[in-house]
Amino acid sequence: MEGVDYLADERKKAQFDVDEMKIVWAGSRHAFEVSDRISKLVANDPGFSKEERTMLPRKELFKNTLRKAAYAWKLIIDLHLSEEEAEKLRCFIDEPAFIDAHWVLTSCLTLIFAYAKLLLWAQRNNRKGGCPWPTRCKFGCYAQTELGHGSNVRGLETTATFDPQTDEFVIHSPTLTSSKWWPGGLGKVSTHAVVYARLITDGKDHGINAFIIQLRSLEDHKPLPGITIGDIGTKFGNGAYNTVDNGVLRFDHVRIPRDQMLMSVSQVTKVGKYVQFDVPRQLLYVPMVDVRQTIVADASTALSRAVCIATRYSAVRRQFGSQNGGQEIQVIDYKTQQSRLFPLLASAYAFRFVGEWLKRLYTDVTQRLQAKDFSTVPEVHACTAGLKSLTTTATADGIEECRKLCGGHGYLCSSGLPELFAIYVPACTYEGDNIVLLLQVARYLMKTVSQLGSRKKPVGTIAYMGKLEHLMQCRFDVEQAKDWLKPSVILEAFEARAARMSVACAQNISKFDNPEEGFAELAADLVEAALAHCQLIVVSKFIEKLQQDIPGKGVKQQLEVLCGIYALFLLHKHQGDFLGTGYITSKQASVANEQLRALYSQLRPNAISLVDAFNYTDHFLGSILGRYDGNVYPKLYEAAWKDPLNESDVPDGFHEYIRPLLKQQLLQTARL
Ligand SMILES: CCCCC/C=C\C/C=C\C/C=C\CC/C=C/C(=O)SCCNC(=O)CCNC(=O)[C@H](O)C(C)(C)COP(=O)(O)OP(=O)(O)OC[C@H]1O[C@@H](n2cnc3c(N)ncnc32)[C@H](O)[C@@H]1OP(=O)(O)O
Ligand SMILES: Cc1cc2nc3c(=O)[nH]c(=O)nc-3n(C[C@H](O)[C@H](O)[C@H](O)COP(=O)(O)OP(=O)(O)OC[C@H]3O[C@@H](n4cnc5c(N)ncnc54)[C@H](O)[C@@H]3O)c2cc1C
Repeated sequence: MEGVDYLADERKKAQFDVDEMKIVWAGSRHAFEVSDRISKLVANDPGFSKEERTMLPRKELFKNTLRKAAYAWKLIIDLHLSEEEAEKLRCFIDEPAFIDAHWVLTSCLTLIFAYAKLLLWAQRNNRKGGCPWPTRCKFGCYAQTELGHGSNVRGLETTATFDPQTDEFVIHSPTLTSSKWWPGGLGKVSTHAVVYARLITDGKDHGINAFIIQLRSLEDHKPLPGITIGDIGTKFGNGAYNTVDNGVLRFDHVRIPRDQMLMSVSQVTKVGKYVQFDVPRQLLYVPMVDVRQTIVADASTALSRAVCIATRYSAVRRQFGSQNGGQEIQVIDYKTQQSRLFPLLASAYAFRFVGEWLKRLYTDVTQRLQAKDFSTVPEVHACTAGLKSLTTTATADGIEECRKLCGGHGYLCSSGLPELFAIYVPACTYEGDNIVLLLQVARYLMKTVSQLGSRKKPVGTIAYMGKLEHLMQCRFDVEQAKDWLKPSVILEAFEARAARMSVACAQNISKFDNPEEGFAELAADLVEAALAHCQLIVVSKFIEKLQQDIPGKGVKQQLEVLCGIYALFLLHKHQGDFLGTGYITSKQASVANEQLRALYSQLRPNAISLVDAFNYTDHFLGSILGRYDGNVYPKLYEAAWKDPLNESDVPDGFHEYIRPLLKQQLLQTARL
């Protein structure tokens, strides 16, 4: 029935102020108000409908995305939206698009600008003259990855050879494997690209540098001479990431002016002299740090959407246990359902807070860079790489778990979960494969351990290594379940585990004559040590959040429950680490699990309100199972009839393929 709130009873159970929790989730009252206003604007505008997205063929799907992008752009101008509002618009339209890159480019919001801004900042500081970056009437993309190389950036093959006769670079793709492959927005839309290529002057290879290159005519949109471009083909899932034109690009001796090299770490002079600036070469990679921190911030949005759908549906869905003709049990009341769902709910909140913290850390680093202080770059690289890996893996796995938590109906596109998964899962790969990134964290950890004896004190997220002597010896010495709720106890457990795993790896590596050989041999252990370090960061940032003044009846208490669930769930899942490193006994691990179960029971009455606090519209959720009013069955039934297959009772192909078979069967039966 329309207008009835099937989840009203659930909402009455809440023991906290939901409106105040909405503000905690959004980050501030202002952020909440902007999100609330823009999400409703999108939800109420039929121009942003997503209903048929999973049923459209690729060409129509892509054209529809172009239409939405143009319409969104018009709204931004007509309504004079601020950058913050435009960014929210991008988020709530909920359709990956070339426009993402376009927005960065033209309004300082989008990907390409994220990449280019640090490079340009350095360039402005190192050379005179105007900036070559196109800021108006152009679309950009980021062309780093090649068919043959993605993770190994140093292995890229595209060349940029300087010709002092003409003061130009000659850009060339020498092999098939050097074709640029994957850049979003490249295939059909971008007019320009930031292209990573090997810089060659006077026959000498200076390694990878970045160049801005025009790809298509601004008149007829055709590729410029010497340039071959196309889309790389359909990707995983219906709708999903197929709204984006990930592309292939080849250069055949294309000439560009010298000032289109982004001279952040080095410069080529008019006479072809290569000059290396007095800045770390890693500055070239810092733009990746920028996008990785955004991906961390976005993880909580994707996970919370899936959790919102699975939680609401788990309260609507009933199975077994009917007594005397009464209702069956809500599946959310099964302890197994709670032990799979509630840690994901807790993770969504945990990722929200660690994302906020990472943004602050990144802002601090960019300010330092402007003052030519490069000291914190390694830490922010390790944090963004590690947290990008942790949050995207957990989110992709979490979305899939939410699909399973919704049983069969979760497999329908109308649940919203298959498409959400298909859109989200490449986050485990783009902006750095998650294992490759954890290995970067491991390198940072091994370096830290090796420097412990020196005068260089570990600071920031690695400060806990400064008390290594204590962490290597301490033992957990409390026995009661409620002791596991003390933040200091949880923190020490995670610190001791992370420190001990890192030290064990360092000791094992030292047994090899060649440390690189040791690192390669122990890579799997190193990845686990890196993960333990990253989990410690997430737990510690959640605990830090709880130390803030959090207004609203019962809000802080709910967050304490969520924090406890996040930490104790991890402890339960990685029990082997905690036991193996000798910090806790098996009895203490079992007591921790007892506490975890108690926390699930505390969370249960608040579950629906905790997902309401995300303040998602039904449009954004895009899920019949996750509807705010819980009116699931009539809407599922209704949606089925909208499938193109149901347009006629007799399907296309009946006369060619089914009827002859039926006839044959009839004949055979007659013969018998
Ligand atoms: C469209 C989005 C809109 C805007 C954004 C909004 C939201 C985001 C949401 C979604 C995103 C949407 C789409 C995604 C689009 C995807 C884009 C891409 O995927 S672009 C391609 C990204 N490619 C990679 O990430 C490649 C991964 N590989 C690497 O990063 C490096 O090569 C690697 C593996 C880290 C290093 O290899 P190695 O050969 O060992 O390195 P070097 O020897 O050259 O250097 C090692 C030293 O450099 C330090 N380092 C490495 N990386 C960084 C860094 N990023 N920052 C700072 N420092 C770095 C490293 O620690 C070593 O230092 P030491 O020598 O040990 O001191
Ligand atoms: C949807 C999507 C959008 C993208 N957008 C862009 C874009 O806009 N611009 C752009 O330039 N690129 C883009 N990419 C490319 C992306 O950045 C790369 O795919 C990514 O960096 C991974 O590199 P790869 O494909 O070479 O993987 P590989 O490195 O080939 O990975 C294959 C396997 O090898 C393993 N592996 C690799 N190296 C190591 C190692 N050293 N140690 C242990 N294991 C290893 C990996 O863990 C993985 O299991 C995009 C990719 C996708 C999927």
